[in-house]
Amino acid sequence: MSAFSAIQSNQEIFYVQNSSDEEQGSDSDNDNENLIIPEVSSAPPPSILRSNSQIKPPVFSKFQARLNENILLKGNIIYFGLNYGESLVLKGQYILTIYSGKLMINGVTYHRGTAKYNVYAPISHSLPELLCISSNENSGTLSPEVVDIFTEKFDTIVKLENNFTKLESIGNLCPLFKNMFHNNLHNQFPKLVDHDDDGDDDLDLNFQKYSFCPILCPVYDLNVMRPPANWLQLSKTFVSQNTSIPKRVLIIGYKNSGKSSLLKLLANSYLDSINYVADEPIGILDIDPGQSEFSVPNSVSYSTYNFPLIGSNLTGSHAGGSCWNEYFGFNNPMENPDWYLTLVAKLFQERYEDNDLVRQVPLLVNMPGWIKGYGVQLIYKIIKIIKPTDIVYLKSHNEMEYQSEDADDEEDDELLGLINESKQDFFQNINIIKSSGVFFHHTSLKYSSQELSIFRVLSYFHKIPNNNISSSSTSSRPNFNFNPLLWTSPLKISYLAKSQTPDTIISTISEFKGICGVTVFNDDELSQPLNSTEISTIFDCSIVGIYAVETNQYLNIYQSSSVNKSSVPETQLPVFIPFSKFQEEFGPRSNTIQFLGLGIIHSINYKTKTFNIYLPDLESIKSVNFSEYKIILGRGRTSVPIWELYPKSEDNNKKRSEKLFKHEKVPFISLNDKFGKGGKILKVRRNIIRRRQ
Ligand SMILES: Nc1ncnc2c1ncn2[C@@H]1O[C@H](COP(=O)(O)OP(=O)(O)OP(=O)(O)O)[C@@H](O)[C@H]1O
Repeated sequence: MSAFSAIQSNQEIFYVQNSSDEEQGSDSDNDNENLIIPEVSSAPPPSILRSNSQIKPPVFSKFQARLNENILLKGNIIYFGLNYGESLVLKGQYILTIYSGKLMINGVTYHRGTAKYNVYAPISHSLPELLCISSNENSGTLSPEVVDIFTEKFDTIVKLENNFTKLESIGNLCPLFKNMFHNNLHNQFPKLVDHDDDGDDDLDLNFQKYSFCPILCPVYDLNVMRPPANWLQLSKTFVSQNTSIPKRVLIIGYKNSGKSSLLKLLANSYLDSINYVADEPIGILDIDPGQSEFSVPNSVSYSTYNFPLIGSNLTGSHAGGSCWNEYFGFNNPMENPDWYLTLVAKLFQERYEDNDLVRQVPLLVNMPGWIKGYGVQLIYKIIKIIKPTDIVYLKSHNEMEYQSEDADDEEDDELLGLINESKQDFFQNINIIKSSGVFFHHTSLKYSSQELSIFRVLSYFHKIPNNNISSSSTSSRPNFNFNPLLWTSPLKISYLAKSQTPDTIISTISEFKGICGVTVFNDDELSQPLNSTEISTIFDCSIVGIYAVETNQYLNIYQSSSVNKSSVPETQLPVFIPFSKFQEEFGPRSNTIQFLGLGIIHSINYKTKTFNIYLPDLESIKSVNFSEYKIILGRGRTSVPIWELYPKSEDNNKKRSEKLFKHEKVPFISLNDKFGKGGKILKVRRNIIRRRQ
């Protein structure tokens, strides 16, 4: 039974502690033990288990590799000649061009042409399969180099180019991910040997100098992407329906039920159906703050895409449009449902609904995987905000059960009952589609959701800003640098101290370009005002959201009594803005606040009144008009991965790390006499007071 009383459309939402749905929404890796059978077009996806006892089929390319016959090497490029029914499953990063013929990738057909697709295929997710589906389209002109060397005729020729983004070296910083992308440091390479007629080994190809690698022999611990047949049917319906109102599709389902994968299939099918027109993108509203493929960590986002998303979008690496984020600060809406809904509404209305042009773009919405108990009430509220035309419910349990009309699943009843109720309450004609989801037993996924969150944080802070992202048909290529942040000095940014009186502040504020205040999300259990030790405990070594707020609004807050309380004698402290005040001022539909990105606070220097801070996106902060906007920082619960704080010393970097530790220049960590393995003797000073603890 739900922990919540039935909700009225105008009722405030509240969350009941320790209710049964807590587990569902939380990031715990305690996934359901039931294993689900998805519907598939041909063979079942090898990765999806029917029962605990069933052995998973292996993953491999349906391709008999023969060097210089159907594989051609040209420097950084490998050409593969495929015949009808053959397929390539590759891991790593590559730039794909279809040289001749056509391919089906994750349920969408791609034709030969000059388009270059950046594919990111980490082993954390099911690998895309490049399937040759043409048998007679090879009539195009081939370049002489290919004609000369490929003596045989192939239905499809694909060109794969290296794409070393440095993501492959993330293992240098965090060993957890050392095999996530194909790399020449940690991977073992399949050897491909070309035999002469006399049996001598002539050439061998071990993929060491490539950023990708085909899976040529059966592998049991990887997964391959195979959209179920009803997803393909759904995507056909999605692109074929010519309605006057653009579609707004909400995708609902449990964690790991395939929501993002289905969303990408629908997006790619749509873009394919309109032939990738640059000014006709598709809109993606990703409102899952925990497991987002499209947003900044612990944020919700609206982005537009006009180029296909093949493989993972773990790092927001696919481009071809724009992206706006709102930082929520937690991985689950349950932490502050009202604030979460405020951010969703703000994002949706400002970026989509209020813009006459954008509103004509079809919208796909990736929902949080919290669909039990209170999560259902939240869905009801989101339906009210977004007014979807369609809701796809990815059911991840017994597939046969939900195909029957009288499925007596209580949870379904609760969810679908409320969705139906919302149709009447909001006078909305919503098409509800039940579809099969996938379900992976957590042991068959390479990384837990917590580990993937760590990956997202690291890749966010180590991405080299690309200020020239184009929206052309070629997606932009991100670049990363996984040296520990601690190896470079943080920026020193002044802050406005509490010593300013409301009168003096008005005269000085317009000139001030530093940080004008800090807030802690969900701070209601912090004793206020805070002293310097408490401020350091909360902010040292923490990830913060950076906001630009309108100067007038800032002054309103500053002058309010709650901010100005200065019973603590430490007047050198930064201005502290209670979160209730922050929410009140920057609540629904407030366009007086803008989220600029995330930063990591290294430390606070109270003498010089400065924050030492790492800012990956300095440009967006520099572009602020400081006479009209002031900067404030918000602390949620996105945490700095331990590997950032205690960088691993390896090879030539060893000396550098040792020196750092020797001189006790490592902040945040209390060290015992010796360094130990496994970080046991490290004590990280990272303890924000948790709500309800
Ligand atoms: N049709 C499919 N065939 C094989 N693997 C799939 C399929 N759909 C999804 N997967 C894999 O299942 C896992 C979960 O998929 P996905 O991330 O799309 O689910 P989700 O519901 O969006 O998850 P979350 O709630 O955590 O965001 C991923 O590893 C993905 O690659």
